[in-house]
Amino acid sequence: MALSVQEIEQAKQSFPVLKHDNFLSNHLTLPVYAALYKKKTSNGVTLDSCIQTGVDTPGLQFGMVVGDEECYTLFKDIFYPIIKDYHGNFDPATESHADHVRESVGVVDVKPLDTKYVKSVRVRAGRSISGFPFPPSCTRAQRREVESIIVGTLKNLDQDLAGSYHSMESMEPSEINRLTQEHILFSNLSDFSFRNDGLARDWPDARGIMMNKEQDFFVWVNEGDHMRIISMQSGGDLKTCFETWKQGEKQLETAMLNAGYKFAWNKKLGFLCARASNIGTSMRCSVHVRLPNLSAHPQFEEILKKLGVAKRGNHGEYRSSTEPELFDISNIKKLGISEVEIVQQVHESVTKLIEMEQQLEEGKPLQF
Ligand SMILES: Nc1ncnc2c1ncn2[C@@H]1O[C@H](COP(=O)(O)OP(=O)(O)OP(=O)(O)O)[C@@H](O)[C@H]1O
Repeated sequence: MALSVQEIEQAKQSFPVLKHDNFLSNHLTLPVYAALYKKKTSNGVTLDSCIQTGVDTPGLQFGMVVGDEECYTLFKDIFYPIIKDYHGNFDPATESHADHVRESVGVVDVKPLDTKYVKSVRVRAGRSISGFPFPPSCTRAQRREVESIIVGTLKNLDQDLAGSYHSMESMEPSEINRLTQEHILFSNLSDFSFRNDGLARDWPDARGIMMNKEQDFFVWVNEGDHMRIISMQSGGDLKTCFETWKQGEKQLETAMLNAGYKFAWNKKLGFLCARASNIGTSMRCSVHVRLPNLSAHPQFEEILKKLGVAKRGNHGEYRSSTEPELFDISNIKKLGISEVEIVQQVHESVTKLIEMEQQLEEGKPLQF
């Protein structure tokens, strides 16, 4: 229904000053804001609570978080164009993630990557428990309830995947530091006071990690999402890494269903998480790879863009790199693509990056 001039004028009084360059600033117009700013999800989440981080924080790509699963439909006039911008032109207005994907996840058929260049591989995906607000919007009681539900389901993992759960409060600072340095544990989000996204509230209450004995399968609880399911190993065997992830995810989904809960998912957007970059498969498949020559080449950024992959430093998104020649290369697109396609795309991209690194090592001109 079209809004009256008076309603638009009223909304103008609350319209934010969009001073930072991000997807929110590109897409939030006064008419869109006016149509949405008075709405609330059944958990009480408002548009303003989702966008405040992009209004206040410089340097964000999206400029929005997601308070709960209903936000994706109630505020779709702002989320859909942003999702389209990020996920390789997948248009949620006309397409469905489920049409592209996920019947028993499938099998990846890739050879191990060359360990002269590749140090380690990792596959992770976020999962939310349907019905509970996501970490940017949950109450303390909800956060604690989510932790307790997840800890209950972890007991159902098979022997090689099962491990002990460590709440952040039960861990010594030195242990936290060691596990973070070893890429096993998440960073302390309260260190990043610039974020304004609500994720670090009450830190470290009701956050923790489950680690199996082999230290190749982990579940993060209440960091960026209710759960992050992670498989990680040294070397270049992406196939085994993915298989481990797949088994763990399946077992946890079954345990969740048996306990009377389900993962937040819909046909159109797949798995729903607290960031719109992280929906669909919600999978980030990353390879730590050494590229000393290629990374110094003026076309490095262009090559990554063409391959559809992103680079991070060796300590992830928010921490500075300690090995400047070691990169975390991962898929950008997570929606409208299957888990298997993601692993294959990252494998293919890293293989090409290694070939280019070798060309430069041998003093040949770069071909891509
Ligand atoms: N292939 C890999 N090998 C070893 N460690 C990895 C690999 N990929 C990522 N990591 C580590 O995982 C940790 C978490 O990374 P980071 O926070 O960047 O990403 P994430 O967990 O995928 O979540 P998000 O995308 O929401 O930031 C970091 O310590 C990072 O270095």
